[in-house]
Amino acid sequence: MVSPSVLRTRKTKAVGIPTIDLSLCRSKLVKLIVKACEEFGFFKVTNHGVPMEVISRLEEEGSGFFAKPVAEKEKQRAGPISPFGYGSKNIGFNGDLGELEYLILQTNPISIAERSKAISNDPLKFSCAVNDYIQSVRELTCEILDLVAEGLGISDKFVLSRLIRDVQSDSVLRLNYYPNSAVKEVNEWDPSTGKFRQNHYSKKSRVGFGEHSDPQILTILRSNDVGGFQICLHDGLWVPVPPDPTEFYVIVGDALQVLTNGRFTSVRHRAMANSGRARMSMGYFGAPPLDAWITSLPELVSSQRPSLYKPFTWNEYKKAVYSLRLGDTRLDLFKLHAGNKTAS
Ligand SMILES: C=C1C[C@]23C[C@@]1(O)CC[C@H]2[C@@]12CC[C@H](O)[C@@](C)(C(=O)O1)[C@H]2[C@@H]3C(=O)O
Ligand SMILES: O=C(O)CCC(=O)C(=O)O
Ligand SMILES: [Fe+2]
Repeated sequence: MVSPSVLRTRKTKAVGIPTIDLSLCRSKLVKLIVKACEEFGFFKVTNHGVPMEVISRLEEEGSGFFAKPVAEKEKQRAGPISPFGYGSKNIGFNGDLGELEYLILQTNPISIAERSKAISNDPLKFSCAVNDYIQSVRELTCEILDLVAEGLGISDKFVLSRLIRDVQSDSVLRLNYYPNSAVKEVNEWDPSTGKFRQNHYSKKSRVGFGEHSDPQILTILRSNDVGGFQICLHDGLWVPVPPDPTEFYVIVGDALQVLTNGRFTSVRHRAMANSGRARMSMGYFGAPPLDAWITSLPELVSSQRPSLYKPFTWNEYKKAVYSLRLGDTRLDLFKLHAGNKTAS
């Protein structure tokens, strides 16, 4: 029997991922960012302003946590009704599985202080590393969202970043750990060359984190130097994204797709776990407060381009997200066109 985490056939394709240098002049930046969000829903940023020291401290704390005995980590288990805390293999509440361990944290400092007591032997060090990272990456998220608003000609330039800066923001920090998948290497004699040849057996395409789009506004993703992350192009082909531990990848989420009335599309992506080395990623998922309304920005709605989605609160959307499977296209529930299902 094939395990649900083993992928069968789909092909991958090499494509240049847009890379945007945030030190460029603003007029160039806004155009490049809008273009990347429209064409890919995804791009890499350089000169992002997040100090390497801040990234390294979180990486060290994350590695320390995942290196703990399972019994220790299990004390932080997520669920059954809350997604926060430690998880292994089970993703969400509806039967999705992946070859990973993870830690999901709320981003408010009170919750982090509370969690850190149980997560680390040095809670202050852990919470400082997490808070500093969140603060820095939140700034980056807000800067990108301000550039997006400007590039789209939105009159209120801070309308997007305000949702993330709100003290009630429902943003999340997630650390993912994909253990080294055991690949058997066998040296076999090759009579045609008269040399030993290294053969790799059981090298299956193991899915670490299955195909999905992120529900939030914007995700800022960083990983160690181990590959595995892939994005899906509109033609359905998967593009492997080279790892770059010093830079960040930016992912358009479902909420930004709605806010831009479909001008940006939330990119589908996944993480494979077949590189033969352990991979760790950290994702900051920028989200609005639970009671915030998610609806197309008025400047992006016209008689030629009517609103594609019915308005909903972030809380309503989250409920839909958690009632569905990882790979489901949840925004379909909120489409406004005749003939389409709408959420009750
Ligand atoms: C199966 C699920 C896990 C997830 C919630 C969901 O029902 C569908 C979306 C998943 C996702 C993807 C992005 C983030 O990693 C995440 C925290 C989120 O907000 O949506 C996860 C959810 C999760 O793992 O709890
Ligand atoms: O680990 C990764 O690189 C991606 C994980 C991801 O897509 C997520 O946590 O939503
Ligand atoms: Fe994701």
